[in-house]
Amino acid sequence: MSLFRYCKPKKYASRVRVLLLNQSFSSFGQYDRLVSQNHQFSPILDVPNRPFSTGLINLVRCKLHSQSVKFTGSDTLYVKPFSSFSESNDNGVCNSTVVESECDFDADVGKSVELDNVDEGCVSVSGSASVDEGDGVVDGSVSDSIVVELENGNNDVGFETSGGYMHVASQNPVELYRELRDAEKAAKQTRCDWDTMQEIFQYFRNSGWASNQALAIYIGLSFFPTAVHKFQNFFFKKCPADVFKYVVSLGPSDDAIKFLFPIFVEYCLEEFPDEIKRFQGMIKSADLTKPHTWFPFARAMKRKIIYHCGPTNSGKTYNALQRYMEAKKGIYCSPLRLLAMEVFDKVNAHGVYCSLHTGQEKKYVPFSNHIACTVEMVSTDDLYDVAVIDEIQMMSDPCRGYAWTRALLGLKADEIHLCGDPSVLNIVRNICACTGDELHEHHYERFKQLVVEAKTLLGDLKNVRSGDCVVAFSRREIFEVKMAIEKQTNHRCCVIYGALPPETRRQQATLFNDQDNEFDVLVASDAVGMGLNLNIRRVVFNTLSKYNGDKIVPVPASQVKQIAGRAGRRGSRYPDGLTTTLQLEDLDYLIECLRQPFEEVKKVGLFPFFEQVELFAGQLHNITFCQLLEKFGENCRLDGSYFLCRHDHVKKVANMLEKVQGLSLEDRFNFCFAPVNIRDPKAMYHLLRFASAYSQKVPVNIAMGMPKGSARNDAELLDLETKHQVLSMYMWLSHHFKEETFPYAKKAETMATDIADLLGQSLTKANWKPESRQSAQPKPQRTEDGNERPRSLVKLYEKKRLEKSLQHKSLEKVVA
Ligand SMILES: Nc1ncnc2c1ncn2[C@@H]1O[C@H](COP(=O)(O)OP(=O)(O)OP(=O)(O)O)[C@@H](O)[C@H]1O
Repeated sequence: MSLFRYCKPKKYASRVRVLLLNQSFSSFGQYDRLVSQNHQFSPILDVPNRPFSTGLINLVRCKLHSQSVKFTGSDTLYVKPFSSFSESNDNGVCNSTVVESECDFDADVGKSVELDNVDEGCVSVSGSASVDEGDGVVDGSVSDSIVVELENGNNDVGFETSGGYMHVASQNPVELYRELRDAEKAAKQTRCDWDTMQEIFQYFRNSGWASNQALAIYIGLSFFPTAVHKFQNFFFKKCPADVFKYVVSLGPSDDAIKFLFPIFVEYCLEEFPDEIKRFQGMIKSADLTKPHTWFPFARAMKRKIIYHCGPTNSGKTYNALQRYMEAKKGIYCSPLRLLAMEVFDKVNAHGVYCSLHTGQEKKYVPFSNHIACTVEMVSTDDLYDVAVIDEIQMMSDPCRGYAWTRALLGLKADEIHLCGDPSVLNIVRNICACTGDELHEHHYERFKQLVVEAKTLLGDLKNVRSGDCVVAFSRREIFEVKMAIEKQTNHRCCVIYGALPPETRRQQATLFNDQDNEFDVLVASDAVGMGLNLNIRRVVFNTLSKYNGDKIVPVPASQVKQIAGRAGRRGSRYPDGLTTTLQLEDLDYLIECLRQPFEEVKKVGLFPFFEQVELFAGQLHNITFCQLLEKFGENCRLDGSYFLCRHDHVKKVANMLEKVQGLSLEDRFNFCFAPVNIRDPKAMYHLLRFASAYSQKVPVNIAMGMPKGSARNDAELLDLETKHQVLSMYMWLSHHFKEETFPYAKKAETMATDIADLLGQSLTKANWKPESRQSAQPKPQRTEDGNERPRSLVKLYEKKRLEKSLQHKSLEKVVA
């Protein structure tokens, strides 16, 4: 059975006769464009622009090219998959036998196609082929040979012959290649032609189309320029005068590349079999397509997926947790350690025995059938009745998204409850269609609408009220705001930001929620957006821009919504939520963000398992782990709904650990995923020390003194933060390596708890100027009240609005 796709418009074709010789095309469906708009026939069919594929490319070559849009008489159109290349033999080795049959095409190889100029505008088929006139698909069952004729009576179409070299265009590239290969030496060329040819090869080397298509014969991107260079040398050494002239006549153009490409393919198949074999192996081992097939046991189950879809504070998690607690055996997958701890406490308090499993701790509660874990720690081996995956929209997180994807695809649970906003609803629908799971959607609205206070704080922190949460996006800003509020008002501030241990964040949240103390204002970073039960009356954005590691950018709308949504909580002291900004000028942006619908996510994250990386590593030798990850990133194949999660952080650690000898690949992989702040040199130093001791096979020491008391200044506070992170890292490593290699995990846990306490104590009395861990960070602007805040968004936002309104006006004019 062969499928011939002949794309419209047929009116340009005069007649195409396809002779198929008892063979099948391996990927004929790739024929995308037989007749281009500009040229009646493109010399070689364009293969559709697809992301990486290693399916064979089929080519149709004919004598026509851009300058000669007419054809006359009968000519031959070659339809062929890359001649001598068939996908692979049983051993996965590519077969590069050159064909020997009369017309140079045999069963797996080529087809000879004839073009005739006839004047009738119809399609006729002989043999057993059938024709679908609608989309030009000709489907033929092939026994010995079939002749398919496509005719069109457009008499404008002709074929121009010029000079003595035009016959080259229609020559079979396999023959042409052999001719070149067997030639003694090249014909003499003029300087001018020579220069043009150099330019053509330069164009070839830089052609994205060619390098992309070369992947189909397993010529990798990194090897492609070398291959072209060698091909150029070969071509210059062997090329006969007519071929040279013909290529020169095409100039540095796509037509020239498309003419040369099949010859290049033949050359590569013969010259670089080892390179091709190596790259083919590499590609196969970096295949991340069809991730749902990685979990056959989950696929064997009939799972019921319930998507609790809605904004924050709408009761999604509450309902999912009700089912979880009713189940005989359940797992709750949390985005944060903190939230896993909250659920662990809550569920146990309800009398349902529940254990806790995070990267840093395993708390087993006797007789428990329930588990609360962080999403990275989820087991896809155990069987559950009910699973809850919280904040499912984090599947699209650029760094951690893979953990949610893995949990959704791999969890072996009869019922899986997903809680999140609607941004990934469509992609979950698609995934369920792939996995065969039954999807139920439950849509939610906020219990009470969030109200925007138009008055704002008018730029004055004196207008802060009890129950306010002032949101700032850097540690420095948080402490400055806290200082300013405590100086200018009678309020005392609790503080929450990402670098604080979960225990300290919880302690600060409790202090804030408790009415019987003076701590009635919270100053927090975006870390407040998830996980904590807080009694917030009003969320005030100190600013709506943040430093993204590179520059200051507006806070994304989805994040603004998530944070603002923390105001007002059912059953709390403030059931009605308010939100506003410090500066009047930021208000429009806030309103705009809250108005925006959730943006639909098109791709979700994936990351290979260690076994996949190991398989890939088997294809490469003498490269560092960091290079290995880079290569994997370059060569992995993904389906359209997935992206490879960013792993810059992992690569940075991998680079640092390069000097540590004696670590296995698996050890490196594990060390690289340890939770470490890569911008904190002290924390990085400790990780290096742990890895070195581990590699020497000695028990790894904590080797870090306990601080004497709470912090007296910001440097001491930073030191406490770092110490806690290092201990947390030690605990993480103790759970990811053999117990005896990190024998002081208990001690680390005790120390970490003590430091979290000290941090809590330090924060309640902190009234010092913050220091920066990073000197490279740009200095924010200083405002009149002495409180530093990043550049306001207003100018940027106003400019955008102005541009929009101008565009709108000019549109109105056009319409008028
Ligand atoms: N049916 C209910 N009865 C009592 N309290 C409820 C009910 N539904 C929700 N709540 C309470 O309302 C608050 C918000 O609910 P929940 O945390 O489930 O919302 P959510 O939509 O998951 O929001 P977020 O994404 O912010 O977690 C919680 O304190 C929860 O205990």
